[in-house]
Amino acid sequence: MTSKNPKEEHPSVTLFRQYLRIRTVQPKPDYGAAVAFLEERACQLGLSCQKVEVAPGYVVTVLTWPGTNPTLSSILLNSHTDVVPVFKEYWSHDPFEAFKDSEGYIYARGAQDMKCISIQYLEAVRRLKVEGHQFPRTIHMTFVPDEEVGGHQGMELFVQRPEFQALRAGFALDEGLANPTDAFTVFYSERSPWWVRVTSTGRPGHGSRFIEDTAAEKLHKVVSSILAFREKEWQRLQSNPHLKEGAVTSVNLTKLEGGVAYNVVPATMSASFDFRVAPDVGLKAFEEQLQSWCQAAGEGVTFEFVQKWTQPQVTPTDDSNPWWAAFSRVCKDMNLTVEPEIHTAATDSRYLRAVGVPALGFSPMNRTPVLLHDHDERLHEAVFLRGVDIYTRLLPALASVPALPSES
Ligand SMILES: CSCC[C@H](NC=O)C(=O)O
Ligand SMILES: [Zn+2]
Ligand SMILES: [Zn+2]
Repeated sequence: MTSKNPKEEHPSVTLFRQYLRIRTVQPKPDYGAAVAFLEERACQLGLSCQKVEVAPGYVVTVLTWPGTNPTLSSILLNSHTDVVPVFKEYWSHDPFEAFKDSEGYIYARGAQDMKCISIQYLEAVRRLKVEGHQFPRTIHMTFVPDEEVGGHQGMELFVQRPEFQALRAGFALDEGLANPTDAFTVFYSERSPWWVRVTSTGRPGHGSRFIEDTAAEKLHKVVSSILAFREKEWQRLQSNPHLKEGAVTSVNLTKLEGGVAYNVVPATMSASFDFRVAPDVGLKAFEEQLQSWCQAAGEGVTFEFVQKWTQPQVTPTDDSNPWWAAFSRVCKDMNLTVEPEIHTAATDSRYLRAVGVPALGFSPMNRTPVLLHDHDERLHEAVFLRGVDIYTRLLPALASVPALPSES
């Protein structure tokens, strides 16, 4: 897959760099430019292009390669078009220039998360079409907005639309994470994001006095309980080499608010937490635990959810799942080592799994440090091109999975 002339850039890499230059950066992504780019790709590839506006200004773009057997469910290749903000001053190169250094590393926001995958899907489909292949199952590529801020104006709405139903998705691929070793990580589930704001109210007064029942003391108790729980989960992870990070529940204290002046004891203070609840945790009991930490801190301590996912799903990773069987067979044939894990963060896969579409999170980037959301996010062009090769093998296998019992 390398160019004949080593000085000449592979056209797939050139396309990737063009896409990286589109500023779809939160909080004001240029979605119009991304959609126009994708429409142009559809035109070049001879694919139909459907635009579904799920909310004003939020378009899901669907490129479709029809299969030969329309009675079968389809393969959905998902990627999000938005990227997270940058701290430009910490970058070695402009994050929207897609600079490639002399070694072949491409620096850009979205290089790993996840513009690489959008282009890999497109380039794998292009190659297979050029070679004259056709497969029984239809392949849809969905390009969705809003993932980086929760997908509420993206995939969450899209899965409820008749246009999504009409795709008849049987299986989906979505994003994963890079892996610094020789192996590839594949995600079969993810933790549930629970963003919790604890508010404590108490007696106010002069900062020079021993006031009883203050908001701060009670908030401190809740913070201590939650951070003790954090420590317990951390120890559980540390002490068991078989446990991966996604298998335990994490929590971070991410905001503290309250107070007006040094000498005024405030009547209200709040603490905000980012919990990521492991998929095997009983959610009702976990919420009761939160309730009891607040109650134990005293009167006037309450909590509210800013984000609360309650439908964790697991995509089976054994041969009872024909999609997994096809996926893992290709990896085996290509001599790729795969490490199945639970995603630590939240992706759009959760919306797909929740409506019954099995999904795997897979970003084919091995020997690559995990740099998503980080400064100097980058990807080596050879790893990128190898990813195109991998999808070029995966797609025929997935789109040729024989009719499932439910489809005959
Ligand atoms: C909980 S909605 C936010 C989704 C976000 N996803 C990617 O980073 C995350 O923080 O995991
Ligand atoms: Zn992402
Ligand atoms: Zn991200």
